[in-house]
Amino acid sequence: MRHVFLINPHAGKQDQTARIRALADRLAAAHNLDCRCLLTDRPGGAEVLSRALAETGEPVRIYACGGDGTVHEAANGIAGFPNAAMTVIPAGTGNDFLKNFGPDAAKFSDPEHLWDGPEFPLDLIDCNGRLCLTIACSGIDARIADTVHRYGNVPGLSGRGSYLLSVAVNFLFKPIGRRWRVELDGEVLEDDFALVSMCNGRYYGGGSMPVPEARMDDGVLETILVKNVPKRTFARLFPAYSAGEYWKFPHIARMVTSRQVVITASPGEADIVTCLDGESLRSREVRLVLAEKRVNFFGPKGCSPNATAGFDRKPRKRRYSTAFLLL
Ligand SMILES: Nc1ncnc2c1ncn2[C@@H]1O[C@H](COP(=O)(O)OP(=O)(O)OP(=O)(O)O)[C@@H](O)[C@H]1O
Repeated sequence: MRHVFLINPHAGKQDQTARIRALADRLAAAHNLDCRCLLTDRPGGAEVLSRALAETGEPVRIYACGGDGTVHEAANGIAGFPNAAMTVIPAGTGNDFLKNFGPDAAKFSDPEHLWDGPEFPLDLIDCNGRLCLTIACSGIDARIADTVHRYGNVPGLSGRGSYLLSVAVNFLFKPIGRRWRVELDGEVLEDDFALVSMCNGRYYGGGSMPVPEARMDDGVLETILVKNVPKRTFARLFPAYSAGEYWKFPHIARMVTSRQVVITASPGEADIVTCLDGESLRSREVRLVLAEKRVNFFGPKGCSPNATAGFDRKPRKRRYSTAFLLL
């Protein structure tokens, strides 16, 4: 078994390559393991490297060392390969994916807890052929995340500064709603939407948790649809949305468990911006389906990706509330 540490030197606030190399060396020496470190050399590099490792057919354990973007790339690289499994050593800015593991998230920082940890499959979201581990969101939240990334390269602008600038550009100076056709299995909706987020995991955007009952291995994807509302209303309701209290505003938000969701931009409408684990995608049509148990994951003994999952507040097969339909 090979243990490969894929390090993104551009993740997080400072390069953690030296720290991770030291962890890998210590692990190899302590347990006589075949450990090696590979550095990503460009965006998308973790996907290329992890796929190449999986394609050898040899058993391999991959440690994605970075943030959610690096985890996303590694998952896309090894998905569907039975000989490959992945885990995460957090070295990014947000590392929202690991929040799904609750208090055990802290153990992922030390590979001593990981190298012989149990392996289990996770579901993924297939979005136009790209795979997403946690949340695939389209709409205002995705546009803000997309511009945060772009302003992140502006010299002299801090992380907080780029976030505030992005909110200003997308929220204050542009309409939040977009005219979309949304197909939920057979049901078709044509409306102005603020956002449509499909959840496999529970966290994004630095800790927002739109659907607490989303579990990463239950073969069910929860999708929350939020209609366009006046900006003041959106700002007032956003804290409840982020806390998973979508059920508090049934006249605006609806949660469904459709197996397939297709979002199509209406004629004249801009391309849809979709954010997959923090990585952006632009398209006229977004097709979201379950990729069941597609990636092998390993973690500390006893850990669960559903550690912080909440109970079902609403029946899973719930259709539109009457209030929503009347809007
Ligand atoms: N060698 C490289 N040069 C430039 N960019 C890279 C390189 N390797 C990876 N990347 C890109 O760095 C980006 C950021 O990585 P990542 O998301 O892992 O860290 P982060 O943004 O700090 O953390 P988080 O997403 O958890 O907030 C990814 O989009 C990835 O494609």
